[in-house]
Amino acid sequence: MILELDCGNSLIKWRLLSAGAEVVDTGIVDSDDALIAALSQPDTPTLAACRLVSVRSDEETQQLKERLTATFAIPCHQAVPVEVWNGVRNGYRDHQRLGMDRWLVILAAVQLAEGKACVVLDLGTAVTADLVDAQGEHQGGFICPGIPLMRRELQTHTRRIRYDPHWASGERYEAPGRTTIEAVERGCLYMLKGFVRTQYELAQEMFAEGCEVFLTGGDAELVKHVVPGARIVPDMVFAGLALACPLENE
Ligand SMILES: Nc1ncnc2c1ncn2[C@@H]1O[C@H](COP(=O)(O)OP(=O)(O)OP(=O)(O)O)[C@@H](O)[C@H]1O
Ligand SMILES: CC(C)(CO)[C@@H](O)C(=O)NCCC(=O)O
Ligand SMILES: [K+]
Repeated sequence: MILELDCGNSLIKWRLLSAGAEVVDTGIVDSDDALIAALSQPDTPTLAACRLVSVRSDEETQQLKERLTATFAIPCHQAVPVEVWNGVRNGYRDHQRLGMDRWLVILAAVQLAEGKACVVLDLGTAVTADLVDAQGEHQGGFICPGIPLMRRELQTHTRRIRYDPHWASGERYEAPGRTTIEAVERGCLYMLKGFVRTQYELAQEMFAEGCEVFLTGGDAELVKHVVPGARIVPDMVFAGLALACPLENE
């Protein structure tokens, strides 16, 4: 089995792949301890290798890799920044500064776009947009807060916006809110939709010959109607990880 990890700022997403690259198990954990525990269950198949992407600090990532190697006796391959991969060029002035999760969704998007320009939006805790032309030149991108961060900022910096976000998860209607929870949740959703619409408009301006729009991340479903023809691709980070980090026994 190959263990795949997407180490985000708040959570670690993991998957187990069979030799035939079939996903046999997945999970989401909030700490290294919880990850080790989840993978130490009696029914967990034997691990052969790990590949991972991390946007955490080098120290934190190194620590996790060492722990996995020590616990399961497996090599850990980490996706590292490169300036060019298979004709796709990182557009950052310093390519090492581009978040690795962004780079991986860019690689996955270019592959799916099959020669067309593309914009890929990853809607999670933070939201990122990246634009790539038909020649595979990454034009750069944008970062803004996602719904969880917008909600938290409002709660942190006001005195009278107080509610348990737990109760907000079902609140996705678009009529003007008549309670605080409705007003905030619907307002944040409009922010997200507005961002996505603006990215689409920008991509149309930049890529007159047409472009593909890809949506991924936990909140992709919420904005899919904003862009006609947008393709929701779950697990784009993992798709890119497989491209950037092929393993011998695959
Ligand atoms: N089952 C789920 N678990 C967690 N979040 C979910 C789920 N379904 C939808 N979401 C939404 O997805 C968003 C988080 O998306 P995602 O998991 O892509 O985050 P991320 O940015 O990768 O996280 P990290 O901060 O760990 O990098 C949240 O806004 C949450 O509302
Ligand atoms: C923007 C996030 C937090 C999204 O996960 C991540 O890609 C990151 O930490 N990026 C580094 C900064 C940058 O991409 O410019
Ligand atoms: K992410």
